[in-house]
Amino acid sequence: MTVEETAAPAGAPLSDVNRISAERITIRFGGLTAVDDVSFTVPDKSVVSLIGPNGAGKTTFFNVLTGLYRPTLGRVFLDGKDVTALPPHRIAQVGLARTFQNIRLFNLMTAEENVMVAMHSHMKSGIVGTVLRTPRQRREEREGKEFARELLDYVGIGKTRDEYARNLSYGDQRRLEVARALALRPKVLLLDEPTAGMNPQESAQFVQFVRKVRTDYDVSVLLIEHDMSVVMEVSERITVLDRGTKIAEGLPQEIRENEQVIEAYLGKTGTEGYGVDL
Ligand SMILES: Nc1ncnc2c1ncn2[C@@H]1O[C@H](COP(=O)(O)OP(=O)(O)OP(=O)(O)O)[C@@H](O)[C@H]1O
Repeated sequence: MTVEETAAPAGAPLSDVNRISAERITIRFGGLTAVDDVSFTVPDKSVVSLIGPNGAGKTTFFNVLTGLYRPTLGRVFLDGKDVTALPPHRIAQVGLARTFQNIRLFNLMTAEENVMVAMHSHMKSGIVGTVLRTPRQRREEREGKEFARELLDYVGIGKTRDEYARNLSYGDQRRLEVARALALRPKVLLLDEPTAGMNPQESAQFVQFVRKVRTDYDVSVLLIEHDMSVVMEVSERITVLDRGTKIAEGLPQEIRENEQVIEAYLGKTGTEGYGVDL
């Protein structure tokens, strides 16, 4: 199966089926409204991005989707199931896996062990099976190891599977994070600033990689990303937050030309040239 066969052509309508549906989310921290009445969807097999200037509320919104924060108002559905009140590990089990802005790996475990740890929440044999080493548990472990190796090969770091995570290069650690997220067999993959620290060539490769992952592992991808060239290239839909509110949503070309979006970026100081990159 090639990417071209399954990726939606530019401008093609996205699926009506939503993997994530966040309805009228508001989050207040004391007197500050960090996210104000934002609704948002991630359609099946789509690549969508959430962007906005510093302090717009992106991370806060991400934290609601992943269960780290409970919204003051509103609800989050994952595959139609209300997950608003679930803790992060339960939401991960339902089908939402993420990577982190600051890489979070188990540094003193090997690459392979990092992936296998992620799988354990999905294994069925439970504590009794683990202690007694039942046939079912042994089979699950063997299959888990095979899948971990497949994923490490897939993200291109199969040769480093026995290295400690902390000894991997920065780029390989980012790949390992993706492998670990895929180990959960997610329906939605959330990538938080995945190209941070990459050079332009690596970022361009990353765009191809995201498309391939979407197709090969049948996931929807949600990105928070500061690199506008990546956002414009990879996204099928972009949602823009500014000071907690949704100010625009649409195709990359629409977002690029949206006056309110341009104003939100250009109107800020210290936003490292977002405006000119739009
Ligand atoms: N736990 C918290 N307690 C209080 N205020 C918070 C908390 N988390 C975020 N905020 C505030 O909410 C607002 C939105 O912050 P958030 O980090 O979500 O923005 P962002 O769009 O992710 O910004 P950046 O691009 O800089 O990461 C900011 O004013 C921030 O200071």
